[in-house]
Amino acid sequence: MNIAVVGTGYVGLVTGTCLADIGHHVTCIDIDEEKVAKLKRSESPIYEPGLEELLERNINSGNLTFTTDYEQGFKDKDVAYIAVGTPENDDGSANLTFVETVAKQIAETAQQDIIVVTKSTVPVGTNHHVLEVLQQHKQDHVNVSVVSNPEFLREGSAIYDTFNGDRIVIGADDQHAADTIEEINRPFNVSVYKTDVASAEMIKYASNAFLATKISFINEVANICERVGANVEDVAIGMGMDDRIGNKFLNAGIGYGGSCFPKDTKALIDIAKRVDYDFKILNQVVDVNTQQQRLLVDKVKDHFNGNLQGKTFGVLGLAFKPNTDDMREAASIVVTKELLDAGATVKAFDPIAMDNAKQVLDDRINYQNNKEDTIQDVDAILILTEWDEFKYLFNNEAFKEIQNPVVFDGRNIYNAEEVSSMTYYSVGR
Ligand SMILES: NC(=O)C1=CN([C@@H]2O[C@H](COP(=O)(O)OP(=O)(O)OC[C@H]3O[C@@H](n4cnc5c(N)ncnc54)[C@H](O)[C@@H]3O)[C@@H](O)[C@H]2O)C=CC1
Ligand SMILES: O=C(O)[C@H]1O[C@H](OP(=O)(O)OP(=O)(O)OC[C@H]2O[C@@H](n3ccc(=O)[nH]c3=O)[C@H](O)[C@@H]2O)[C@H](O)[C@@H](O)[C@@H]1O
Repeated sequence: MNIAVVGTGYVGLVTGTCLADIGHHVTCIDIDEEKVAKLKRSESPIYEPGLEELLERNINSGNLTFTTDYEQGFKDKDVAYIAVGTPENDDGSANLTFVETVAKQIAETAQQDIIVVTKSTVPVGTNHHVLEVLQQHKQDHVNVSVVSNPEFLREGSAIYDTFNGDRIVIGADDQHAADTIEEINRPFNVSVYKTDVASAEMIKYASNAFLATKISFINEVANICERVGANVEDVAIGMGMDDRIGNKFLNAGIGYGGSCFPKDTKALIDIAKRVDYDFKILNQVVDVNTQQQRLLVDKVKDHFNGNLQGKTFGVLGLAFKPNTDDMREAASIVVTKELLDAGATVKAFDPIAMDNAKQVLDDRINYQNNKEDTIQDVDAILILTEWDEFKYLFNNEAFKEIQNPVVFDGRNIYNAEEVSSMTYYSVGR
Protein backbone atom coordinates (compact mmCIF):
# COMPACT_ATOMS: atom_id res chain seq x y z
CA MET A 1 0.00 0.00 0.00
CA ASN A 2 1.15 3.57 -0.70
CA ILE A 3 0.97 5.57 2.50
CA ALA A 4 1.67 9.17 3.54
CA VAL A 5 2.28 9.99 7.21
CA VAL A 6 1.96 13.65 8.18
CA GLY A 7 4.03 14.67 11.21
CA THR A 8 7.34 13.03 12.07
CA GLY A 9 7.20 13.35 15.85
CA TYR A 10 7.31 10.46 18.31
CA VAL A 11 4.16 8.92 16.82
CA GLY A 12 4.37 9.78 13.12
CA LEU A 13 8.00 8.81 12.73
CA VAL A 14 7.63 5.48 14.52
CA THR A 15 4.37 4.69 12.69
CA GLY A 16 5.82 5.58 9.29
CA THR A 17 9.01 3.62 9.87
CA CYS A 18 7.23 0.53 11.17
CA LEU A 19 4.69 0.59 8.31
CA ALA A 20 7.64 0.73 5.89
CA ASP A 21 9.27 -2.15 7.74
CA ILE A 22 6.25 -4.41 7.17
CA GLY A 23 6.45 -3.70 3.45
CA HIS A 24 4.44 -0.58 2.68
CA HIS A 25 5.71 2.34 0.60
CA VAL A 26 5.71 5.24 3.01
CA THR A 27 6.41 8.94 2.60
CA CYS A 28 6.61 10.96 5.81
CA ILE A 29 5.83 14.67 5.54
CA ASP A 30 6.81 17.35 8.04
CA ILE A 31 6.92 21.14 7.88
CA ASP A 32 10.11 21.17 9.94
CA GLU A 33 12.86 21.34 7.31
CA GLU A 34 15.64 20.63 9.78
CA LYS A 35 13.94 17.42 10.94
CA VAL A 36 13.34 16.23 7.38
CA ALA A 37 16.94 16.97 6.38
CA LYS A 38 18.17 14.86 9.30
CA LEU A 39 15.77 12.04 8.49
CA LYS A 40 16.93 11.94 4.90
CA ARG A 41 20.40 11.22 6.30
CA SER A 42 18.90 8.33 8.39
CA GLU A 43 19.41 10.38 11.56
CA SER A 44 16.58 10.32 14.06
CA PRO A 45 15.61 13.74 15.48
CA ILE A 46 14.32 11.97 18.61
CA TYR A 47 15.85 9.40 20.93
CA GLU A 48 13.91 6.16 20.62
CA PRO A 49 15.66 2.80 21.13
CA GLY A 50 16.07 0.89 17.85
CA LEU A 51 14.61 3.63 15.68
CA GLU A 52 17.75 4.74 13.86
CA GLU A 53 18.56 1.19 12.77
CA LEU A 54 15.01 0.71 11.44
CA LEU A 55 15.14 4.07 9.68
CA GLU A 56 18.34 3.22 7.90
CA ARG A 57 17.10 -0.20 6.83
CA ASN A 58 13.88 1.13 5.32
CA ILE A 59 15.41 4.20 3.71
CA ASN A 60 17.99 1.94 2.06
CA SER A 61 15.31 -0.50 0.87
CA GLY A 62 13.46 2.41 -0.76
CA ASN A 63 10.30 1.84 1.32
CA LEU A 64 10.69 5.02 3.35
CA THR A 65 11.13 8.59 2.12
CA PHE A 66 10.82 12.01 3.72
CA THR A 67 9.71 15.34 2.35
CA THR A 68 8.44 18.79 3.27
CA ASP A 69 6.54 18.97 -0.01
CA TYR A 70 2.88 18.01 0.25
CA GLU A 71 2.42 17.45 -3.47
CA GLN A 72 5.31 15.02 -3.57
CA GLY A 73 4.16 13.44 -0.31
CA PHE A 74 0.61 12.70 -1.45
CA LYS A 75 1.36 11.65 -4.99
CA ASP A 76 -0.35 8.29 -5.66
CA LYS A 77 -1.06 7.64 -1.98
CA ASP A 78 -4.03 5.46 -0.98
CA VAL A 79 -3.91 6.38 2.69
CA ALA A 80 -2.78 9.43 4.68
CA TYR A 81 -2.10 9.23 8.42
CA ILE A 82 -2.44 12.41 10.48
CA ALA A 83 0.11 12.29 13.33
CA VAL A 84 0.59 15.94 14.27
CA GLY A 85 0.43 17.31 17.80
CA THR A 86 -2.78 18.08 19.71
CA PRO A 87 -1.33 20.15 22.56
CA GLU A 88 -3.20 21.59 25.49
CA ASN A 89 -4.98 24.95 25.19
CA ASP A 90 -4.94 27.31 28.17
CA ASP A 91 -8.38 26.04 29.24
CA GLY A 92 -7.25 22.37 29.13
CA SER A 93 -9.03 21.57 25.86
CA ALA A 94 -7.14 19.94 22.98
CA ASN A 95 -5.75 22.31 20.36
CA LEU A 96 -6.91 20.95 17.01
CA THR A 97 -5.36 23.64 14.80
CA PHE A 98 -2.60 21.36 13.48
CA VAL A 99 -5.02 18.53 12.68
CA GLU A 100 -7.38 20.92 10.84
CA THR A 101 -4.52 22.45 8.87
CA VAL A 102 -3.31 19.02 7.79
CA ALA A 103 -6.84 17.90 6.79
CA LYS A 104 -7.13 20.98 4.58
CA GLN A 105 -3.68 20.39 3.10
CA ILE A 106 -4.51 16.76 2.30
CA ALA A 107 -7.80 17.77 0.63
CA GLU A 108 -6.16 20.47 -1.44
CA THR A 109 -3.33 18.20 -2.57
CA ALA A 110 -4.78 14.71 -3.09
CA GLN A 111 -5.53 13.95 -6.74
CA GLN A 112 -6.84 10.43 -6.10
CA ASP A 113 -9.25 8.72 -3.67
CA ILE A 114 -7.77 8.74 -0.20
CA ILE A 115 -8.48 7.30 3.24
CA VAL A 116 -7.45 9.71 5.98
CA VAL A 117 -6.46 8.03 9.25
CA THR A 118 -6.32 10.08 12.44
CA LYS A 119 -3.53 8.81 14.70
CA SER A 120 -3.32 12.01 16.72
CA THR A 121 -5.26 11.91 19.98
CA VAL A 122 -8.41 13.92 19.29
CA PRO A 123 -11.67 14.59 21.16
CA VAL A 124 -14.91 12.92 20.19
CA GLY A 125 -16.34 14.58 17.10
CA THR A 126 -12.98 15.56 15.60
CA ASN A 127 -12.95 12.85 12.94
CA HIS A 128 -16.36 13.97 11.75
CA HIS A 129 -15.04 17.51 11.59
CA VAL A 130 -11.97 16.29 9.67
CA LEU A 131 -14.32 14.65 7.16
CA GLU A 132 -16.22 17.93 6.75
CA VAL A 133 -12.99 19.83 6.14
CA LEU A 134 -11.85 17.22 3.60
CA GLN A 135 -15.17 17.32 1.76
CA GLN A 136 -15.18 21.10 1.68
CA HIS A 137 -11.68 21.43 0.20
CA LYS A 138 -11.17 18.29 -1.93
CA GLN A 139 -11.17 18.06 -5.71
CA ASP A 140 -14.55 17.03 -7.16
CA HIS A 141 -13.30 13.72 -8.60
CA VAL A 142 -11.66 12.58 -5.33
CA ASN A 143 -13.49 10.41 -2.76
CA VAL A 144 -12.41 10.72 0.85
CA SER A 145 -13.15 8.72 3.99
CA VAL A 146 -11.92 9.01 7.55
CA VAL A 147 -10.78 6.40 10.07
CA SER A 148 -9.97 6.93 13.73
CA ASN A 149 -6.94 4.81 14.63
CA PRO A 150 -5.64 6.07 18.00
CA GLU A 151 -2.09 5.25 19.02
CA PHE A 152 -1.15 3.46 22.25
CA LEU A 153 2.66 3.31 22.01
CA ARG A 154 4.84 4.46 24.89
CA GLU A 155 7.91 6.58 24.37
CA GLY A 156 11.10 4.64 25.04
CA SER A 157 9.55 1.38 23.82
CA ALA A 158 7.65 2.73 20.82
CA ILE A 159 8.93 0.23 18.27
CA TYR A 160 8.42 -2.74 20.55
CA ASP A 161 4.90 -1.49 21.30
CA THR A 162 4.06 -1.10 17.61
CA PHE A 163 5.01 -4.70 16.87
CA ASN A 164 3.65 -6.10 20.14
CA GLY A 165 0.69 -3.87 21.01
CA ASP A 166 -2.27 -5.10 23.04
CA ARG A 167 -4.71 -3.91 20.37
CA ILE A 168 -5.19 -1.82 17.29
CA VAL A 169 -8.40 0.22 17.50
CA ILE A 170 -10.11 1.08 14.23
CA GLY A 171 -13.09 3.41 14.37
CA ALA A 172 -14.94 3.97 11.11
CA ASP A 173 -18.39 4.42 9.67
CA ASP A 174 -17.13 3.29 6.25
CA GLN A 175 -16.65 -0.50 6.25
CA HIS A 176 -14.32 -0.53 3.23
CA ALA A 177 -12.04 2.07 4.85
CA ALA A 178 -11.98 0.09 8.13
CA ASP A 179 -11.12 -3.13 6.26
CA THR A 180 -8.32 -1.39 4.36
CA ILE A 181 -6.71 -0.12 7.56
CA GLU A 182 -7.05 -3.57 9.13
CA GLU A 183 -5.34 -5.08 6.09
CA ILE A 184 -2.50 -2.54 6.26
CA ASN A 185 -1.84 -3.51 9.88
CA ARG A 186 -2.20 -7.28 9.42
CA PRO A 187 1.57 -8.04 9.36
CA PHE A 188 1.91 -6.57 12.88
CA ASN A 189 -0.19 -9.53 14.04
CA VAL A 190 -1.83 -7.47 16.78
CA SER A 191 -5.51 -7.92 17.78
CA VAL A 192 -7.81 -5.49 16.01
CA TYR A 193 -10.87 -3.99 17.63
CA LYS A 194 -13.28 -2.31 15.22
CA THR A 195 -15.84 0.14 16.45
CA ASP A 196 -17.63 3.36 15.56
CA VAL A 197 -15.65 6.58 15.29
CA ALA A 198 -16.82 8.22 18.53
CA SER A 199 -16.06 5.10 20.58
CA ALA A 200 -12.56 4.83 19.09
CA GLU A 201 -11.87 8.47 19.98
CA MET A 202 -13.15 7.85 23.48
CA ILE A 203 -11.14 4.61 23.96
CA LYS A 204 -7.93 6.60 23.63
CA TYR A 205 -8.80 9.23 26.24
CA ALA A 206 -10.41 6.74 28.61
CA SER A 207 -7.32 4.50 28.45
CA ASN A 208 -4.86 7.28 29.22
CA ALA A 209 -7.13 8.69 31.93
CA PHE A 210 -7.45 5.25 33.53
CA LEU A 211 -3.68 4.73 33.57
CA ALA A 212 -3.19 8.21 35.06
CA THR A 213 -5.83 7.34 37.67
CA LYS A 214 -3.95 4.18 38.59
CA ILE A 215 -0.79 6.25 39.14
CA SER A 216 -2.48 8.94 41.22
CA PHE A 217 -4.27 6.24 43.20
CA ILE A 218 -1.07 4.40 44.13
CA ASN A 219 0.60 7.73 44.89
CA GLU A 220 -2.12 8.58 47.40
CA VAL A 221 -1.80 5.09 48.86
CA ALA A 222 1.96 5.74 49.11
CA ASN A 223 1.38 8.99 50.97
CA ILE A 224 -0.83 7.14 53.46
CA CYS A 225 1.71 4.27 53.73
CA GLU A 226 4.34 6.77 54.87
CA ARG A 227 2.06 7.93 57.64
CA VAL A 228 0.97 4.47 58.86
CA GLY A 229 4.31 2.68 58.54
CA ALA A 230 3.43 0.49 55.54
CA ASN A 231 5.56 -0.06 52.45
CA VAL A 232 3.82 0.93 49.19
CA GLU A 233 5.96 -1.44 47.15
CA ASP A 234 4.75 -4.43 49.15
CA VAL A 235 1.23 -3.06 49.04
CA ALA A 236 1.39 -2.72 45.23
CA ILE A 237 2.75 -6.26 44.84
CA GLY A 238 0.03 -7.64 47.07
CA MET A 239 -2.65 -5.69 45.22
CA GLY A 240 -1.29 -6.60 41.80
CA MET A 241 -1.49 -10.33 42.49
CA ASP A 242 -5.23 -9.92 42.01
CA ASP A 243 -5.74 -10.27 38.25
CA ARG A 244 -8.63 -7.86 38.39
CA ILE A 245 -6.24 -5.14 39.57
CA GLY A 246 -3.12 -6.17 37.64
CA ASN A 247 0.47 -5.50 38.66
CA LYS A 248 1.33 -2.82 36.09
CA PHE A 249 1.29 0.94 36.57
CA LEU A 250 1.40 0.72 40.35
CA ASN A 251 4.82 2.32 40.81
CA ALA A 252 4.54 5.16 43.28
CA GLY A 253 6.75 8.18 42.77
CA ILE A 254 6.75 11.86 41.97
CA GLY A 255 3.85 11.66 39.55
CA TYR A 256 3.26 11.21 35.87
CA GLY A 257 4.64 13.55 33.22
CA GLY A 258 5.12 13.36 29.48
CA SER A 259 3.36 14.69 26.45
CA CYS A 260 0.15 12.76 26.97
CA PHE A 261 -1.19 11.91 30.44
CA PRO A 262 -1.13 15.54 31.63
CA LYS A 263 -2.80 16.93 28.50
CA ASP A 264 -5.17 14.01 27.83
CA THR A 265 -6.57 13.94 31.37
CA LYS A 266 -7.35 17.65 31.10
CA ALA A 267 -8.79 17.24 27.60
CA LEU A 268 -11.15 14.50 28.84
CA ILE A 269 -12.27 16.73 31.70
CA ASP A 270 -12.99 19.36 29.03
CA ILE A 271 -14.83 16.86 26.78
CA ALA A 272 -17.04 15.98 29.76
CA LYS A 273 -17.60 19.64 30.67
CA ARG A 274 -18.85 20.36 27.17
CA VAL A 275 -21.66 17.87 27.70
CA ASP A 276 -22.40 19.27 31.18
CA TYR A 277 -20.68 16.44 32.99
CA ASP A 278 -18.27 16.98 35.86
CA PHE A 279 -15.64 14.19 35.70
CA LYS A 280 -15.01 14.30 39.45
CA ILE A 281 -12.49 11.47 39.76
CA LEU A 282 -10.35 12.76 36.93
CA ASN A 283 -10.20 16.27 38.40
CA GLN A 284 -8.76 14.73 41.56
CA VAL A 285 -6.30 12.59 39.57
CA VAL A 286 -4.88 15.78 38.06
CA ASP A 287 -4.74 17.60 41.42
CA VAL A 288 -3.04 14.65 43.11
CA ASN A 289 -0.42 14.58 40.37
CA THR A 290 0.32 18.29 40.76
CA GLN A 291 0.79 17.73 44.48
CA GLN A 292 2.92 14.62 43.89
CA GLN A 293 5.37 16.42 41.59
CA ARG A 294 6.17 18.73 44.55
CA LEU A 295 6.49 15.92 47.09
CA LEU A 296 10.26 15.54 46.92
CA VAL A 297 10.81 19.28 47.38
CA ASP A 298 8.66 19.16 50.53
CA LYS A 299 10.80 16.30 51.82
CA VAL A 300 13.99 18.22 51.01
CA LYS A 301 12.67 21.29 52.82
CA ASP A 302 11.69 19.23 55.86
CA HIS A 303 15.15 17.65 55.99
CA PHE A 304 16.89 21.05 55.84
CA ASN A 305 14.47 22.67 58.32
CA GLY A 306 12.85 24.81 55.64
CA ASN A 307 16.04 26.63 54.63
CA LEU A 308 17.60 25.76 51.25
CA GLN A 309 19.51 29.05 50.94
CA GLY A 310 23.13 28.29 50.02
CA LYS A 311 22.53 24.55 49.68
CA THR A 312 23.63 22.63 46.58
CA PHE A 313 21.69 19.73 45.08
CA GLY A 314 22.73 17.14 42.51
CA VAL A 315 19.77 16.20 40.34
CA LEU A 316 19.99 12.87 38.48
CA GLY A 317 17.50 12.41 35.65
CA LEU A 318 15.56 15.14 33.85
CA ALA A 319 13.47 13.35 31.18
CA PHE A 320 9.85 12.55 32.14
CA LYS A 321 10.78 8.86 32.20
CA PRO A 322 13.79 6.71 31.23
CA ASN A 323 14.75 5.79 27.65
CA THR A 324 13.46 9.01 26.15
CA ASP A 325 14.80 12.52 25.54
CA ASP A 326 11.30 13.98 25.99
CA MET A 327 11.08 16.74 28.59
CA ARG A 328 7.40 17.55 28.16
CA GLU A 329 5.72 17.97 31.58
CA ALA A 330 8.67 16.26 33.31
CA ALA A 331 8.64 16.41 37.12
CA SER A 332 12.17 17.85 36.87
CA ILE A 333 10.67 21.13 35.61
CA VAL A 334 8.75 21.60 38.87
CA VAL A 335 11.41 20.21 41.20
CA THR A 336 14.39 22.19 39.86
CA LYS A 337 12.43 25.46 39.75
CA GLU A 338 11.25 25.04 43.36
CA LEU A 339 14.80 24.35 44.55
CA LEU A 340 16.23 27.33 42.68
CA ASP A 341 13.46 29.65 43.86
CA ALA A 342 14.22 28.60 47.43
CA GLY A 343 17.80 29.89 46.98
CA ALA A 344 19.56 26.58 46.27
CA THR A 345 22.16 25.80 43.62
CA VAL A 346 21.17 22.97 41.29
CA LYS A 347 23.59 20.71 39.41
CA ALA A 348 21.88 18.39 36.95
CA PHE A 349 22.53 15.53 34.58
CA ASP A 350 20.49 13.31 32.28
CA PRO A 351 22.05 10.60 30.08
CA ILE A 352 20.00 11.54 27.00
CA ALA A 353 17.69 14.51 27.55
CA MET A 354 20.32 17.23 28.23
CA ASP A 355 19.80 19.14 24.97
CA ASN A 356 16.03 19.23 25.36
CA ALA A 357 16.36 20.00 29.07
CA LYS A 358 18.43 23.10 28.31
CA GLN A 359 15.57 24.39 26.12
CA VAL A 360 12.96 23.87 28.82
CA LEU A 361 14.55 24.23 32.25
CA ASP A 362 15.62 27.30 34.18
CA ASP A 363 18.82 29.00 32.97
CA ARG A 364 20.20 28.98 36.51
CA ILE A 365 20.82 25.20 36.39
CA ASN A 366 24.42 24.11 36.38
CA TYR A 367 24.54 21.22 33.86
CA GLN A 368 27.08 18.42 34.35
CA ASN A 369 28.56 15.91 31.92
CA ASN A 370 28.08 12.81 34.04
CA LYS A 371 26.59 11.47 37.26
CA GLU A 372 29.93 11.49 39.08
CA ASP A 373 30.38 15.27 38.71
CA THR A 374 26.72 15.83 39.55
CA ILE A 375 26.96 14.18 42.97
CA GLN A 376 30.26 15.82 43.97
CA ASP A 377 30.18 18.55 46.65
CA VAL A 378 26.42 18.55 47.09
CA ASP A 379 24.26 18.67 50.21
CA ALA A 380 21.91 16.06 48.79
CA ILE A 381 21.26 13.98 45.68
CA LEU A 382 17.80 13.89 44.06
CA ILE A 383 16.81 11.06 41.70
CA LEU A 384 14.00 12.19 39.40
CA THR A 385 14.19 9.64 36.54
CA GLU A 386 14.91 5.93 36.98
CA TRP A 387 17.59 5.58 34.29
CA ASP A 388 19.42 2.25 34.64
CA GLU A 389 22.75 3.97 35.18
CA PHE A 390 21.47 5.51 38.43
CA LYS A 391 20.36 2.18 39.86
CA TYR A 392 23.80 1.16 41.16
CA LEU A 393 25.01 4.55 42.24
CA PHE A 394 25.94 3.28 45.72
CA ASN A 395 28.60 1.04 44.09
CA ASN A 396 30.15 4.01 42.32
CA GLU A 397 33.57 5.20 43.59
CA ALA A 398 32.47 8.85 43.46
CA PHE A 399 29.47 8.00 45.61
CA LYS A 400 31.54 5.99 48.10
CA GLU A 401 33.70 9.06 48.73
CA ILE A 402 30.76 11.15 49.89
CA GLN A 403 30.63 11.60 53.67
CA ASN A 404 27.11 10.95 55.03
CA PRO A 405 25.26 10.98 51.71
CA VAL A 406 21.68 12.23 51.67
CA VAL A 407 19.53 10.86 48.85
CA PHE A 408 15.96 11.80 47.87
CA ASP A 409 14.73 9.06 45.55
CA GLY A 410 11.64 10.18 43.62
CA ARG A 411 11.31 6.85 41.79
CA ASN A 412 11.94 4.29 44.55
CA ILE A 413 14.87 2.70 42.73
CA TYR A 414 16.75 1.41 45.81
CA ASN A 415 15.77 -1.20 48.34
CA ALA A 416 16.36 -1.10 52.09
CA GLU A 417 19.71 -2.99 52.07
CA GLU A 418 21.20 -0.77 49.39
CA VAL A 419 20.51 2.42 51.30
CA SER A 420 21.69 1.35 54.74
CA SER A 421 24.78 3.60 54.52
CA MET A 422 22.89 6.75 53.53
CA THR A 423 20.23 9.10 54.76
CA TYR A 424 17.54 8.06 52.34
CA TYR A 425 14.07 9.31 51.51
CA SER A 426 11.75 7.70 48.97
CA VAL A 427 8.01 7.69 48.25
CA GLY A 428 5.64 5.65 50.39
CA ARG A 429 8.24 3.45 52.10
N1 LIG B 1 4.21 10.96 22.08
C1 LIG B 1 3.56 9.85 22.33
O1 LIG B 1 4.09 8.94 22.95
C2 LIG B 1 2.16 9.63 21.85
C3 LIG B 1 1.44 10.66 21.25
N2 LIG B 1 0.15 10.46 20.83
C4 LIG B 1 -0.57 11.52 20.14
O2 LIG B 1 -0.03 11.63 18.82
C5 LIG B 1 -0.02 12.99 18.38
C6 LIG B 1 1.38 13.40 17.99
O3 LIG B 1 2.20 13.36 19.14
P1 LIG B 1 3.80 13.45 19.05
O4 LIG B 1 4.27 12.54 17.98
O5 LIG B 1 4.31 13.30 20.43
O6 LIG B 1 3.96 14.97 18.54
P2 LIG B 1 5.30 15.78 18.18
O7 LIG B 1 5.07 17.14 18.67
O8 LIG B 1 6.49 15.01 18.63
O9 LIG B 1 5.32 15.78 16.58
C7 LIG B 1 4.42 16.45 15.77
C8 LIG B 1 5.07 16.72 14.43
O10 LIG B 1 4.12 17.27 13.52
C9 LIG B 1 4.76 18.24 12.71
N3 LIG B 1 3.75 19.12 12.10
C10 LIG B 1 3.00 20.09 12.67
N4 LIG B 1 2.18 20.66 11.75
C11 LIG B 1 2.40 20.02 10.58
C12 LIG B 1 1.87 20.13 9.27
N5 LIG B 1 0.93 21.02 8.98
N6 LIG B 1 2.34 19.31 8.31
C13 LIG B 1 3.30 18.40 8.57
N7 LIG B 1 3.86 18.25 9.78
C14 LIG B 1 3.40 19.04 10.78
C15 LIG B 1 5.70 18.94 13.67
O11 LIG B 1 6.71 19.63 12.98
C16 LIG B 1 6.21 17.74 14.48
O12 LIG B 1 7.38 17.18 13.89
C17 LIG B 1 -0.62 13.78 19.54
O13 LIG B 1 -2.01 13.93 19.32
C18 LIG B 1 -0.39 12.90 20.74
O14 LIG B 1 -1.35 13.10 21.75
C19 LIG B 1 -0.47 9.25 20.97
C20 LIG B 1 0.19 8.19 21.54
C21 LIG B 1 1.56 8.29 22.00
O1 LIG C 1 -0.89 8.68 24.66
C1 LIG C 1 0.32 8.61 24.87
O2 LIG C 1 1.13 9.47 24.56
C2 LIG C 1 0.91 7.44 25.58
O3 LIG C 1 0.96 7.80 27.00
C3 LIG C 1 1.57 6.83 27.83
O4 LIG C 1 2.91 6.58 27.42
P1 LIG C 1 4.15 7.51 27.85
O5 LIG C 1 3.64 8.86 28.25
O6 LIG C 1 5.15 7.41 26.76
O7 LIG C 1 4.83 6.84 29.11
P2 LIG C 1 4.36 5.91 30.33
O8 LIG C 1 5.29 4.78 30.42
O9 LIG C 1 2.92 5.61 30.28
O10 LIG C 1 4.65 6.88 31.57
C4 LIG C 1 3.96 8.10 31.72
C5 LIG C 1 4.33 8.72 33.06
O11 LIG C 1 3.78 7.97 34.13
C6 LIG C 1 4.78 7.69 35.09
N1 LIG C 1 4.47 6.38 35.73
C7 LIG C 1 4.20 5.31 34.96
C8 LIG C 1 3.89 4.09 35.55
C9 LIG C 1 3.84 3.99 36.94
O12 LIG C 1 3.56 2.92 37.53
N2 LIG C 1 4.12 5.09 37.67
C10 LIG C 1 4.42 6.29 37.12
O13 LIG C 1 4.65 7.28 37.84
C11 LIG C 1 6.08 7.69 34.33
O14 LIG C 1 7.18 7.97 35.17
C12 LIG C 1 5.84 8.80 33.32
O15 LIG C 1 6.15 10.05 33.88
C13 LIG C 1 0.78 5.51 27.70
O16 LIG C 1 1.42 4.50 28.48
C14 LIG C 1 0.72 5.06 26.23
O17 LIG C 1 -0.10 3.89 26.13
C15 LIG C 1 0.10 6.19 25.41
O18 LIG C 1 0.06 5.84 24.03
